[in-house]
Amino acid sequence: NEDALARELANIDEWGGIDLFKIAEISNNRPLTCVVYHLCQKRDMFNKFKIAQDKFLAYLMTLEDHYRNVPYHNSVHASDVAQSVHVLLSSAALDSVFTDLEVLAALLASAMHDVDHPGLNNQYHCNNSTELALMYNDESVLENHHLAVGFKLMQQDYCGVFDNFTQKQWQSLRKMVIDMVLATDMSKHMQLLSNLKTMVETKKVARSGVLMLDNYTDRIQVLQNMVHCADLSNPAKPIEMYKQWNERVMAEYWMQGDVEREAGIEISPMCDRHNTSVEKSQVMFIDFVVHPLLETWADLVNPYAQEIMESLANNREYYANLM
Ligand SMILES: CC(=O)CCCOc1nc(Oc2ccc3c(c2)CO[B-]3(O)O)c(Cl)cc1C#N
Ligand SMILES: [Mg+2]
Ligand SMILES: [Zn+2]
Repeated sequence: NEDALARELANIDEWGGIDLFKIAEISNNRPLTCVVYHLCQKRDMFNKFKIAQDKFLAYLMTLEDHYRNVPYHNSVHASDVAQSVHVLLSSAALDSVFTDLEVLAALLASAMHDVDHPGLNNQYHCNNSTELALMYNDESVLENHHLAVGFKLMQQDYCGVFDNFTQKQWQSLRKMVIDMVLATDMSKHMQLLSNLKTMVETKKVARSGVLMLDNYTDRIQVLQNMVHCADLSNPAKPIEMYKQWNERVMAEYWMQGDVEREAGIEISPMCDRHNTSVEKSQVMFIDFVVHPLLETWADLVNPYAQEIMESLANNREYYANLM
């Protein structure tokens, strides 16, 4: 099924161009390894950074093994975020804006951004002072954990992916990955969005039409928002895929609600299977969170995200009509 896989990966450069669920099936549940390895090959990362391909493959497989079999936050979601970041990075407005190291950092951040997600959100961990909440003092609990696991796995010598990196390269890559994954914490959403809006208002565009980002703060803010957009991009994908993502996330939220109900504690928003309107939740999530974010991103890379906005509008109508 190598060529079946190759066929499925053919449209990897297009938004919604590949079906990650099908790739999961034909890859024996290794969508993350397949997608990220293929993207790094396509972007010639192994040559650019003298990365041992066998070690990179071993790292990706170990990373994928540490994603749990929860309905939504499994490795299919991570592979979807990686592919979405790949497409957003390829926007003409960002042509040769980012260095190879920044691109590698964005792909790596996407790959590890939810690793070992327990299917219980930050609110649950903080409300119950779980081991993780105690470990991270209620601050971006899951996101700190995803990073710790993602980097810990690299220490194993057979996963020594960045052995050929200079200390400077390694420290830069590590800092960018940390900054991007921590920015996927929804409690940072409003801050991230307001930074992005400010960037749009003050954006400097070269004559060629590409964005000019001349300091780390601006560069990392665009990368953080890119990964965040990819993380929240389900409602802007082809409707059949969006519906599947929605079923999965609701299954995961309702499992959390069941745990909370059993424990006699307050059921988190959208987690009560006996009292959630799936359609209403999605319309509100789109109107209050996803649309404002993607619309601002579209302004930043204007006019190169119109298709994403159209897809989002159509999908919003689909659920609004079912309310
Ligand atoms: C069908 C969908 O669109 C599902 C996207 C996730 O659905 C939500 N996600 C929300 O917040 C997070 C967004 C990203 C992530 C997490 C939580 C934890 O890990 B993650 O990085 O994947 C909130 Cl607040 C609401 C919804 C809704 N509906
Ligand atoms: Mg997350
Ligand atoms: Zn995620």
